[in-house]
Amino acid sequence: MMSLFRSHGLFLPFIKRFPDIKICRVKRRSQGCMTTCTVIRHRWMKSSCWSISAVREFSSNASEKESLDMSKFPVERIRNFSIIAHIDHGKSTLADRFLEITGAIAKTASNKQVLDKLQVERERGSTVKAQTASLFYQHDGQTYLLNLIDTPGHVDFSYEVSRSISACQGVLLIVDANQGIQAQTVANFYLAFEAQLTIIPVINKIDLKNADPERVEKQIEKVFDIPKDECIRISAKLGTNVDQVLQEVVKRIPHPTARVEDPFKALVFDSTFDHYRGVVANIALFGGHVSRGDKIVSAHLGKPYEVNELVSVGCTNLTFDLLHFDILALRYAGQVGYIGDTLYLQKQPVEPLPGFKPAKAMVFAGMYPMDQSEYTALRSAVEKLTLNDSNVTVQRDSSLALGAEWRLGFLGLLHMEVFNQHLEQEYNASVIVTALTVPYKAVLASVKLIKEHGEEVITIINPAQFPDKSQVVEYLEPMVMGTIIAPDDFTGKIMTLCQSRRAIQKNMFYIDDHRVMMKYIFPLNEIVVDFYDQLKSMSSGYASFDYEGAGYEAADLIKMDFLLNGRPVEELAIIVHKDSAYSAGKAICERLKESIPRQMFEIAVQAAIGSKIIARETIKAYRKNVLAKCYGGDITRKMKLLKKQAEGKKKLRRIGNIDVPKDAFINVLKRK
Ligand SMILES: Nc1nc2c(ncn2[C@@H]2O[C@H](COP(=O)(O)OP(=O)(O)OP(=O)(O)O)[C@@H](O)[C@H]2O)c(=O)[nH]1
Repeated sequence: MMSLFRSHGLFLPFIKRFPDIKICRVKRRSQGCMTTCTVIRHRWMKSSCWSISAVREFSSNASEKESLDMSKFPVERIRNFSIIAHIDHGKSTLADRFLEITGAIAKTASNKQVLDKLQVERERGSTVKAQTASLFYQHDGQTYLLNLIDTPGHVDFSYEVSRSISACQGVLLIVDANQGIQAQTVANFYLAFEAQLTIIPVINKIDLKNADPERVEKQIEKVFDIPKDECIRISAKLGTNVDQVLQEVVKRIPHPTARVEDPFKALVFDSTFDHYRGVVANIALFGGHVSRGDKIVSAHLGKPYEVNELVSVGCTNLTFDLLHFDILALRYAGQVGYIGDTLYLQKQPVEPLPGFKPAKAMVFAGMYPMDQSEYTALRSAVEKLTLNDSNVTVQRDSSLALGAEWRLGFLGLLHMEVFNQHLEQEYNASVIVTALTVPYKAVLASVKLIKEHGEEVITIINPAQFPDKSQVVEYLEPMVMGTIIAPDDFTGKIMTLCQSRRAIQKNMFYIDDHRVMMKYIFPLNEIVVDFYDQLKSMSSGYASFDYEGAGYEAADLIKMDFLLNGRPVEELAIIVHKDSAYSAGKAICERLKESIPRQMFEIAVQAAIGSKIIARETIKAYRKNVLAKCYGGDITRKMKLLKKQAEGKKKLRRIGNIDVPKDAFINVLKRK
């Protein structure tokens, strides 16, 4: 492998960010022929390389193994579509069947949610990141190119859905034949409807004993105004009628209108970080084509870059993962490949595409290493992970008590948990996550503070920066419009739950004879941690919930501190509504008492507002002697027990001389 530094304009922003990368050119064997591509090597990349150029890859079925020149593929025979649905209604399973039918993967019993490739996805059994695949499909004697995007179903990832559909002309709206329309079905339908896409309703799981496709068709007609004869009944699991879905995709979804003769115009709609390939941005072409050596411009930065290499990679059956549209490598927030950015040829400027509204973080939490000596490793892990997940916002922060940390913004609690899981599993990083907060606002009264901040209204994402009441005109809290769908047996219980969360009902109607859809305005803080869990458990799993931002409203907020033996614990500080302060303080003290292991001395757990203590619990002294039951002299057994105890300690955060389990900071916020 020949390696040489090249200070190419395209790479400069990235090189600045990661000074220890090298750019090299390598020869790469692909489908038996050697192609040269430019790669970046980084000292943390163990093997292989990543192409950093406009790379064209697409899958091929058995009959079309050779690379194709996409600029010659007739646009009339291309279909771009997303699969959208409520969580677990069968999107990924349907994608498996599509991959099999088109020969992209061999048909085997082990094909289960093949597009869910991330470890967290496989462990949780749900999609957290939209995935793309390109398939060749024979219809009426002609080959069609079907570009599909499998999207996540959970509300925290709905931003992935809206970005994905911006690259499509149609969607398959999957609805479970047993569960019927659920809250995310409604939310996803409106995303596609507002984008004016063709919507094909697909009723899945008709093989289930309790399937009632007729009822679901009626719901679809009533709620979405789609005639029921447009619905396709399938079983993605058994493959029933799946081919019919592909035929309808070809017939009903219009082809893209992009023309090869037009100036090159592309929207960066997603990006991923791959340990071997590096950063890959997915672009949707809105016109023209791009070639090696072309000078392209990122509308976001207004800077020209050269497309270094254009590589056509003939694909084997197993490499369907990157096979979608044209793929242009390199992305770092604010750099080329910035999601929502438009790329065009320098010699043919075009109007930038509208792009995307930035994802709005719903919850913020501080994150810092268990041990400050691990800070550099954690920084590198966080940087790589945010390349894969542009929905996470990152701000550096530091505090006297915690040292260097980050304030990370997430789209919800699940999003945050998934991010942490990635950190622990892929980067072996052990972190403490502080109590989370929603983005509150304060209208400042103090002229001094306004000058300091340069604005009158500030957003507070860290309780430590909560301004005192004497310095503000008012505090504002974020609100959301929540949609709940549930069988009417549970209406009363759900209403009581919503009232206890300071919610105001806006609407309620029947979507069929037994199911109600309710709309409530909630303070975001009331639903973000544990509302969904409570709703699910009180409705025996039948209720579903989705929400979207609904602006800000004035609120009486206060900052509450928690003290262990008189010492404030910064990780635990929260901002709460005045009306719930006492009950929240009491409940959190009780939960802290349960989650902090008893130690050799007594611990006072207190909740305080300013200098006033509003709740207190006491953890009695205790010493756990792990060797107590270990009679005799079996030294190996003793060593094992002591090692286990030491490992357990790694999960503890030492505050003063008190050990607190590292997950306590989030868990104590969950109401029972
Ligand atoms: N009986 C039956 N089960 C199905 C069918 N399709 C999917 N499933 C099952 O439903 C569960 C969820 O399927 P997925 O394909 O992961 O659903 P999804 O919509 O991609 O889920 P998320 O990515 O989490 O939103 C899995 O256990 C599937 O095996 C079907 O046609 N019949």
